Order: sequence, then C-alpha cells, then structure tokens
Amino acid sequence: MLVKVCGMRDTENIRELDEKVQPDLMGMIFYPKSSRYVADAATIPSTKAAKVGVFVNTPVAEIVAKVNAFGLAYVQLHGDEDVAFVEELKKQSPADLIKVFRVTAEVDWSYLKCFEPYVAYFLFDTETKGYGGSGRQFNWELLGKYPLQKPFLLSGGIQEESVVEIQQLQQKQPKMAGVDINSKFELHSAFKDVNKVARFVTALQ
Ligand SMILES: O=C(O)c1ccccc1NCC(=O)[C@H](O)[C@H](O)COP(=O)(O)O
Repeated sequence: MLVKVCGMRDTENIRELDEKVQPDLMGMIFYPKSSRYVADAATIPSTKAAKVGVFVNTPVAEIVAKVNAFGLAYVQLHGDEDVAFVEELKKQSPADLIKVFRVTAEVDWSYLKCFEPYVAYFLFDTETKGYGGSGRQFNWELLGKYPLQKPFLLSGGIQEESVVEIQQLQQKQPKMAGVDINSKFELHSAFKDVNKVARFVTALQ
C-alpha cells in the first residue's frame, strides 16, 4: 500500500522521515492560509520519496512555477478545481495530478468520473473549513461502494489506531491504492513524530 506523509516543512524532519520510514510520497502544503504553508524552496531537501505539492484554488501558472521550483512529481488539487481547470493544468504541468474530493454525507460518483482522464489518483478527505489537515475522519464506508477504475488514496484523520479499519476497507475495495497521513502524526504543526509514522507503516504492511 502506498504511504503519503503530508504537511512536511522542516529540513531535518524531512530527511529523517525519508531515511527511516521511506514513504512513497512526501506532501508539502502550498496553501498560504495553512499553518503548514511552505514558503521557501531552500528549506526542502531532495528526497527518495516523490514530492507532492498541495494546492487550493491556485492559478495554473503559479502551480507550474512551484512544480519547477520544488521538483514536484505530483500536484494535489485540494480545493474546488473543476474539470476544465484540471484539463488545462494537465496540458501545462509536467507533474502528475491528484484530485481531492472532500466528503460530506454522499459522493457524486458521476461527477468524479469526468476527472478520470486527467489524474493519476483521486484522494478522499474530510470536508472542513480549512480544506484539509483537520484530523477528522469521514464515513469511510462510502468508499466500499467506489464504482470507478481510478485508484484512490484514503485520507482524513488517519491515526495509528486506524490500521485494522484501513486493512478491512482495502479488502473490500481493491482500488484503494494507499493512505495519506498528517495531523495525527505531528509533534507540532508541520513536524512529524518519525517513530510514530514508522510504527504505523510497519503495522500497515
Ligand atoms: O494540512 C493542511 O494544512 C492542509 C491545508 C489545506 C489543504 C490541504 C491540507 N492538507 C492536505 C493533506 O493531504 C492532508 O494529509 C489531509 O487533509 C488529511 O489530513 P489529516 O486529517 O490531518 O490527517
């Protein structure tokens, strides 16, 4: 199962996580209103993990500039980006795309289907005022009925204690390609407890 650790910023914390845990994906937040906002490319070291930039309703040109400055392998669209926007970004960005859907009570699968040609993964997170990183879980049972072909990542309030529930969901839903973790593994904002992430990843595999 793929593991994405999101909301990283501190140089040494990124290096330690990359060496000890070797996550597949390492996420950085480019949403200025987030407490995890990354402003400076100089603080982000090179990593074995593929870098993911998280954006919220950011113009295409600005995203492409960050892809180049930070060497992003993926762009995660965590806002209200529509299909036309995603299609245009796909034309201009050298990075692959992850489109996020923030879940409330139900999911409109037919709407998601329109995004399938342009993205590498979908990602499901909990609806929250700040767009993401809330530490709150949505009703994962909704994904048991996932009807599409595109692989997806599960997110929203995942913690060490979530392992069994994640494994059960993956058995039901083979399109679930991985998980995305963030606030439940933080010592403080944008700084992860590497040992806690390591325990989680070991338990998951
Ligand atoms: O983390 C943030 O501050 C953030 C702000 C705005 C948009 C997205 C954000 N995080 C994106 C992520 O990929 C998180 O990992 C995801 O929302 C889950 O976070 P959590 O519920 O804290 O595990």
